[in-house]
Amino acid sequence: MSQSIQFSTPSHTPHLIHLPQSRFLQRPLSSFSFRRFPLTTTKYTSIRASSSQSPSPDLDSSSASQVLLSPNGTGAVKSDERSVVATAVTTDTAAIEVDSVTEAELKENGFRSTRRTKLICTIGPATCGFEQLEALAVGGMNVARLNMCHGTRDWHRDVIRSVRRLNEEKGFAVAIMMDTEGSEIHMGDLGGEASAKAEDGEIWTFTVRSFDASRPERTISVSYDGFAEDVRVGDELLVDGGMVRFEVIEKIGPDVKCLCTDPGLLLPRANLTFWRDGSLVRERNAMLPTISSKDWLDIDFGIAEGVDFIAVSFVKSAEVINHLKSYLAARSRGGEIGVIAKIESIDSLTNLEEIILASDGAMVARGDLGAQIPLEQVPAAQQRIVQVCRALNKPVIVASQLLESMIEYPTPTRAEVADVSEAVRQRSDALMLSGESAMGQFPDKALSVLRTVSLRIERWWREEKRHESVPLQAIGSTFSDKISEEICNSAAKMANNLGVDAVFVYTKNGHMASLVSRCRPDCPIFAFTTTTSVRRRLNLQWGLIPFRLSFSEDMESNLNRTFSLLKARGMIKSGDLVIAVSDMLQSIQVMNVP
Ligand SMILES: Nc1ncnc2c1ncn2[C@@H]1O[C@H](COP(=O)(O)OP(=O)(O)OP(=O)(O)O)[C@@H](O)[C@H]1O
Ligand SMILES: CC(=O)C(=O)O
Ligand SMILES: [K+]
Ligand SMILES: [Mg+2]
Repeated sequence: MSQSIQFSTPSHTPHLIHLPQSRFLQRPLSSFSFRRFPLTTTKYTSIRASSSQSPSPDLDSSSASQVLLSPNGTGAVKSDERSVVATAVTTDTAAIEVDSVTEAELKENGFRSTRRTKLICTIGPATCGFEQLEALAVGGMNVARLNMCHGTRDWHRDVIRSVRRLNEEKGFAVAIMMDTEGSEIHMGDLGGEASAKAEDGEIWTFTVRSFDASRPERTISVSYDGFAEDVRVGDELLVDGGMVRFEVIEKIGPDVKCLCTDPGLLLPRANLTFWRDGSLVRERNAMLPTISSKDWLDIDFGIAEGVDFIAVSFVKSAEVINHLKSYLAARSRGGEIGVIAKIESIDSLTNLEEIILASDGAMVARGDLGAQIPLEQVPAAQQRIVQVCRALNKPVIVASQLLESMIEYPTPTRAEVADVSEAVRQRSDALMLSGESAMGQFPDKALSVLRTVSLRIERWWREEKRHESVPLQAIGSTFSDKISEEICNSAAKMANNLGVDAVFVYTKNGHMASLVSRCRPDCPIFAFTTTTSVRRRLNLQWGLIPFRLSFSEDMESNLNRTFSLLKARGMIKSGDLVIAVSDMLQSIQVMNVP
């Protein structure tokens, strides 16, 4: 049984249906109509693959006939076109690539219960080894974050290459996100020490001098040359947004003497803010570039190493995002690196909509945000950022201190579980671990808490049948985009109303998949895309299970091939109800897997 809705002319000239989108869309609005195919009609008979269709340039037919099986037989598949060992599992000539963990999950639990919320792990000394990275990937890491505040480029290169190797050898699609240092004020690296304890009543020296040899006792270097000039006696100095507090008591040339008023642990390169009369001193920020000269070198490094996302710290306006995006467009092979705006300053909240509109996604960077606005305002800011991202169809990450206590303890606090639940309930695309995975004692356990809490809250949501009721604002600017958006909104609504098992979306650049994800349907979204880089980028978005698959303009053959490949791998079965959409054909098809 299959039914479909297609956008076509009322006269339904068959060849029009498979015209390339651009030509198809030159027709005036009035000439389009919804067309419902009768139940008995074989809907595909009117659709033929155009003889001029050409496969995507990255499709390599020799590799396309190969599917790798993982050592444990659960079918991890290769994600690199150059991989060698291969075992054909079907007689079909096309490969399908999906990671072994997703595959095992689909087989064991059925696709209704797959996790929708994506998980990001900051990689640090606790997790930089190949086996540690593999454990995170097996535990559900979708994106690995590298914070350029720490470590050398060689260190980061090793991690990036390990993740790439993991993807190639084990079939994962873990994306890499490079996070810029930015030029906000932070402390130096403590001369190699892991931390330093500041006690109540102690006098510490903060200085713009740097040290050649070891760090003098109770002395901290500060990254910002104007520091000693800008602070005033009586200012409050906050380390990491208030984890440790000092009061400025004396200025002597480049040195600033401070009295510790809230004791605590000073961590290398911790962020510093200073407050005067109860308000954050912001004037200095205007003088600092969002992307420093060191950041530009890191960005060049990221381009050379092929990172998937660059997260920009302390964004103040859309201008810097546009600037970086045009730089990337000129340097990297056209739009292959997504730019994520980190919302962690007062300016970024002021200019929120324009920043998010310019970016490919946003991060609620609650660590620094909580040092710039009163803590009690952070939850409202989080909710607003998540909503704006959803409205503008940009993936959103909730970050920092989700499971902070798990840096030291093997179980989270109840309050932390509630915080994670709230971010999942808000339906943010991704949750991020920071110190928990970078330098904590229980990185795998922390990831497992994110995974189980996400799954539980998502299931609760479905059991309550709390379909999205908030209408999504229209965002498409071109007619083509508007049609895609309507198709995806309708497909998601139908998926919920009919209780289908999955939405299939065939997408070359990922846009159509993101439009389906935006609707947060109750079922998982199988996103088929032709390139490994798009597949990795889709791994950041809510509900998407990204597969790499070579496909054509001919939806009938795409569907048939997908069904046989997935059935052969035990990932779907006859009778499963599926809705399919694609960015090649303006249609919604509903069918049972034959
Ligand atoms: N590459 C690394 N090498 C060493 N330590 C790291 C590394 N990455 C993170 N860490 C440690 O983990 C802690 C938390 O890391 P994270 O990158 O999340 O910091 P953050 O302050 O939340 O981020 P940001 O600096 O972007 O505001 C850091 O303070 C640092 O001690
Ligand atoms: C992640 C980050 O940069 C922050 O929370 O400040
Ligand atoms: K950073
Ligand atoms: Mg930050």
